[in-house]
Amino acid sequence: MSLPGAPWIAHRDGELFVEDCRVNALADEHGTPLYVYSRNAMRAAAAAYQQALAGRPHLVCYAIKANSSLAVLQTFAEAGCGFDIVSGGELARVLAAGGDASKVVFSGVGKTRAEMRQALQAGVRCFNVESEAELDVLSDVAAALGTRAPVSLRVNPDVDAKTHPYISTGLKGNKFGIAHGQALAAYRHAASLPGLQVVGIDCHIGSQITETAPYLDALDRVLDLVEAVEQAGIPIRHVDVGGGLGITYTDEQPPAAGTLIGLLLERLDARGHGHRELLFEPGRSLVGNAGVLVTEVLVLKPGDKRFCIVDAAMNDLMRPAMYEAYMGIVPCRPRSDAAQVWDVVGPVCESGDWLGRDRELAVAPGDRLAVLSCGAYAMSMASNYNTRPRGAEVMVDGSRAAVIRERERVQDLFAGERLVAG
Ligand SMILES: Cc1ncc(COP(=O)(O)O)c(C=O)c1O
Ligand SMILES: N[C@@H](CCCC[NH3+])C(=O)O
Repeated sequence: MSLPGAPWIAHRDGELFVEDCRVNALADEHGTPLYVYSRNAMRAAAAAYQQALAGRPHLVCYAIKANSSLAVLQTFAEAGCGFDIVSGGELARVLAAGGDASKVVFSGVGKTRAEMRQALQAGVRCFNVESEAELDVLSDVAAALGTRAPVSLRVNPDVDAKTHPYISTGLKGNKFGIAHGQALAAYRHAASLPGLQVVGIDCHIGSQITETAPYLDALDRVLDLVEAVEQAGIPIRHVDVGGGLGITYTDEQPPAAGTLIGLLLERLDARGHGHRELLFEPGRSLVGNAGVLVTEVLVLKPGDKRFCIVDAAMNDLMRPAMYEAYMGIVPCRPRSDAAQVWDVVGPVCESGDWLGRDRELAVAPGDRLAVLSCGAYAMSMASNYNTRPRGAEVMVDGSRAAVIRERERVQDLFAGERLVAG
């Protein structure tokens, strides 16, 4: 059976490969825990969006929170993508990776004045504003710099994305965006402020979405607003439909990016909005299945409950502990022995520190396992809990493998700390 990540991530000749590199050999060279990414999987995922949008004005803004490592950003910048950021730190990363500020959209419910100034000075393409109060602050900051901030209002369409409650963002009860019913007034307010220039509209209804209907419902709600806002004399140049497209972790069957985009374009055309520039903010669907987290089996603990203790933990991959998320786990060099059922857990002192439960695996201490679908929301959410240095990252491109992030050293972790004097 093919793995999520195929054809770039696959077993061949009894070994797991990422493109043309043997994962075990990478682990021998660089140690574990180790994140390994396929550059061509990332390129292909970006191309799927871009090809479906060819011939239409568009910009695919990679949501860098999914994986913000510089070489990943460089890959998407080279592919012609823009970026969706949520902090000044993310903006600094985009610029350090050679990204173009004029292709950056700045989202997030709580931007500081300093971040607003930084983004204005860099020349970002637009701010996705998430509240009326933020409009006033941004106008102030821009006017003080003698400029106008390009804005797009993030509208909360009150659509159920049918995903995990922690990653659903487009319902009334979520903290994100301006309520649909208040958006027209907010646009009027934005248009009246001296430091703002309205350029677009935005919505993002959640993450790991596996159905097309919530997107089409949200688009309809957004287009209703576009029509009302333009009738009020405020032109809207672009429509940003956000990110959120899901990937296959186990048996999910999300639509392909091209299928979703085809349906959205059809709806846009049918409603007479086909001329508008379309923006997307995909994160997970561009990188999720382009990476694995490689870990070594430390010890086996058979008993009533059978534990396979590995050297990666919740600090390296938080998704299982945080959302009870299922992540595929496969051996890097499958054994022919009979498989047994194991809970794959890390060394961190938390019962929530598990990577997979009740997995059928034939394993022995010293074996390497690969946790699949770890290109997104793995390293970017990693922490140093239990004073665990974060793992190294390797980018594979064909038969070449480059270290794109060195393994942290323990002394790096407390380098900024001080003992109290006296
Ligand atoms: C505003 C915004 N845009 C884009 C994304 C990217 O989402 P995903 O990784 O699900 O595509 C997120 C995260 O959910 C987000 O909050
Ligand atoms: N971190 C989440 C997704 C959150 C998306 C950010 N708005 C995950 O791992 O699934």
